[in-house]
Amino acid sequence: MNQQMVGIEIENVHLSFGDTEVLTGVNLTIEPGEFFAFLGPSGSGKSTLLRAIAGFGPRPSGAIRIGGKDIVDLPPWKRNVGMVFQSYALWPHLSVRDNVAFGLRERKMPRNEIGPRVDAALDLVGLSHLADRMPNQLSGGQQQRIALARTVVVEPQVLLLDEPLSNLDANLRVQMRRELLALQRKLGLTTIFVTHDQEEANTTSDRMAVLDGGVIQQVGSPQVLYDNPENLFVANFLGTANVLNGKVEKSGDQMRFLTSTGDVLPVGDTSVTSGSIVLRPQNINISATGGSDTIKGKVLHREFLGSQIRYIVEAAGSEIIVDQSHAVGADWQEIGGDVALQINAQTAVVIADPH
Ligand SMILES: Nc1ncnc2c1ncn2[C@@H]1O[C@H](COP(=O)(O)OP(=O)(O)OP(=O)(O)O)[C@@H](O)[C@H]1O
Repeated sequence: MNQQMVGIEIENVHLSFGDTEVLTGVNLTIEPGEFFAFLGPSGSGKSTLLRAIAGFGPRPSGAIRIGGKDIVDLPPWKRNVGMVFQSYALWPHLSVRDNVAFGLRERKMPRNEIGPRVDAALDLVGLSHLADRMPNQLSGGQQQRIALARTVVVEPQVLLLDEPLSNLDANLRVQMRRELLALQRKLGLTTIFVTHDQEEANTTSDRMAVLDGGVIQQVGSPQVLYDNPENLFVANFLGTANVLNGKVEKSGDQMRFLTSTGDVLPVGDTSVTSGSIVLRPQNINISATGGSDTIKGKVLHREFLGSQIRYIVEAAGSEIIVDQSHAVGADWQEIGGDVALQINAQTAVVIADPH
């Protein structure tokens, strides 16, 4: 496939089911060829936004442009998008080959062109040898690959994936997400992937949007969102976060965070004066002896997780989670022991109180 790659622009999109507004002013630009994830908890509006792009569900207000063209008033089949559903939605009475050919026949493609196109799509997902099977003779992973082949065979400009891997077991999900990404790269298809699974979004997407309550909370690469969350929802949704309240003070040319319990933590340059400090467990160092820029605590629990040891430490009026990487011969802190926690100022994120 060598179509021109297209971008997607979503501008001030509102969408309601009856009196309930589910999307409340979504603005988003997805670059041509990007693998983009919508990540958020159940009910956050991910599927509703994806379906609005596909042309399913109530008509949204605002604009949705694909390749610069507003498609809000076009029916789904004229939008040049292909969608893969969680349920695969294969036709049970049609063979694999006929399932993949279905969309081409609907488009009245000449018979002699359909065969080679179907063969190429099956080849792309590595399932040419199963062309004559029926869907119920396939494993879940194979059905999902056929659903993909059936979608890309019509050469859409945009691929929309609604939790496509969630019916697969854990090992297969990991394998399939790699295959999905490889296929997307090969075809250069602008792709949106809806998932509530953070790891799935992190491992596949170039960038992602974290949604909550029908509102995009933050957009960026997985790493930027994890390291620099802009609000507490994103901080807490993307992995474990220790959150302490307090205010920022300047001491000489150093910034410091004074917690409400009077503990002092170093922070990098920030314009925030009062709010929360977010500390990721692996960015805190634990030791038996104090030193500069440390706070004192007591070990409440210790869990051996294999590659890491997780401590729950009572400190700064809170229970702070600390992860230390584990190597053979590494020192362990004892449960009940007094410890010092050290924070690298550059890894601490300060978030202003919401207005
Ligand atoms: N057809 C509908 N009629 C009424 N309300 C709906 C309909 N579809 C979705 N909603 C509501 O819209 C909100 C967003 O739902 P949506 O399915 O987009 O969330 P989601 O983030 O995709 O969640 P999930 O991961 O559970 O699929 C929810 O509060 C849901 O109850």
